[in-house]
Amino acid sequence: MIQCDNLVKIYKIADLEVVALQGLDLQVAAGELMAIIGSSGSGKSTLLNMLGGLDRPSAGRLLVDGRDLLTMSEKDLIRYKRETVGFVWQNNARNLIPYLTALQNVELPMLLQGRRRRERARELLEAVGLSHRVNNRLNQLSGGEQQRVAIAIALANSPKLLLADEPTGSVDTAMANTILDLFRHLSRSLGLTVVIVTHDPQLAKKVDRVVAIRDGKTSSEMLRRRVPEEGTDELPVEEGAAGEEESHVEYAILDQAGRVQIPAGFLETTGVKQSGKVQVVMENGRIVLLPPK
Ligand SMILES: Nc1ncnc2c1ncn2[C@@H]1O[C@H](COP(=O)(O)OP(=O)(O)OP(=O)(O)O)[C@@H](O)[C@H]1O
Repeated sequence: MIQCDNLVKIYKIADLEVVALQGLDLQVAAGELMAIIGSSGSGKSTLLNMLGGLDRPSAGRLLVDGRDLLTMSEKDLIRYKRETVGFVWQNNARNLIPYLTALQNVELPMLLQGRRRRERARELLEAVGLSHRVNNRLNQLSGGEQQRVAIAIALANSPKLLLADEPTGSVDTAMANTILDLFRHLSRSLGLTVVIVTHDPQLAKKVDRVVAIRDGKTSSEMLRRRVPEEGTDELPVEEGAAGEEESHVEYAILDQAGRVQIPAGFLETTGVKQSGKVQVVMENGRIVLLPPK
């Protein structure tokens, strides 16, 4: 669904250049539910903006659903944003109208596009588990329920790709779990590809794959050890920090030039950081890194 090769984004402000993405590689399969984590300024939102067609990459390759976002015409880009992607932001609920009902809030964007779709709005609210709340005004709904209304709106154009930037940033843990379960359900039932940007490593561990970004490049990847059984939306591991810790295996990313980013903590403890070099040797079929002699 998503293929990023050597993606670069440079922002220019007056004479200053900020390299927000420095040759990022990422592949996401159709129907995958994955999270992107990274510290502040690592390039997460920049990547999401590129994927959503809100901004153009400076160089590299970016294909989404077979379409090239670097070379696409303005007209096609508008159509791409309208038809292929849906967005959920942290404070999406702020864009909703408090004195309208949940149903009216979902209907409104469709009406603005010249479509009158009450039944579709009902279906969407049902899909996000809010059929019992359709006629409640927005200000009668909890923060998490409001966020679910926002997710229903994001699904109105039947997108293939749902992009969520800190979607659980302003709700409590229980509601964050509910929203994540909803994403999982939507990805399984509709075959929707979901990319979630988050600061929260605990939240990230609840998805099948977590990609970490450091300095505008993918640095490591965590994969769930076991996939949930077919037909269930249940997680294979018990809730709780220890179980979640064991549920993922971490991989460093090997880029096309053969470079690997070694986790910062490893470098500190082995004392190789000061020397600035390592010896790379093969030992019994393993690649071993050693401090210089
Ligand atoms: N429109 C812009 N103009 C100039 N620089 C920008 C712009 N957007 C982002 N940047 C810079 O690009 C880098 C990456 O920013 P980005 O917002 O993608 O990081 P992030 O990982 O999403 O951070 P956060 O978690 O704080 O949202 C930062 O150095 C940021 O200052």
